[in-house]
Amino acid sequence: VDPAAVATEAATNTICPISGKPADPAITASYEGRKWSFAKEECKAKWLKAREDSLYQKLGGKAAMDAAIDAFYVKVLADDRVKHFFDDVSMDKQRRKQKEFLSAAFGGPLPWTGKDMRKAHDGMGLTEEHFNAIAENLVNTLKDLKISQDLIDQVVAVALTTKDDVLGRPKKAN
Ligand code: HEM
Repeated sequence: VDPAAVATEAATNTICPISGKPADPAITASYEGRKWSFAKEECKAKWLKAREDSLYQKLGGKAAMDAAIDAFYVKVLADDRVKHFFDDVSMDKQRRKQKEFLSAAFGGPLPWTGKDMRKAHDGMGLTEEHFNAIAENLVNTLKDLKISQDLIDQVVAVALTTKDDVLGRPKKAN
């Protein structure tokens, strides 16, 4: 993603995130404290529709993601099956990265700019049991937060798309 197509907290984007053309500073939408600019009204409408349809927004957007991932790592760090993986990890950074990754994966407006999931978990010796433990903690977090089973199923479906990469399994041929 071209950084010029991403609104920051300080400034609006100069490239339209829908068309890739120069953004018109008169065609804007505010979303979670950032001002987004678009090339055309129809781009803005498309972008807003994508926000509305996103799992990210259905879960409650940034505030809900922040709360959920904080609660998720409380569970992970209390779980003997997986907590040792985080012994030498800066949890402030990890929480921030996971918020960014999952927000993007659920259709939030900001792109993920960190490592791909294969590289990020390379050499850790992760197994299916570890993956399932992490997924279970995520599901239980969402249950605690009274998220509907329908949305939890959608979250699990997204999490499963990362499984082969996280576990370092051979890439599937297309
Ligand atoms: C749904 C599955 C998972 C997702 C979406 C996920 C996501 C992420 C992300 C976004 C990062 C940061 C990558 C970066 O630095 O750019 C990361 C790192 C990491 N993940 Fe995962 N992860 C998953 C499963 C697991 C599992 C199963 C474990 C272990 C039980 C695990 C342990 C770790 C550790 C230890 C790091 C590295 C922290 C560091 O050294 O900085 N992850 N993960």
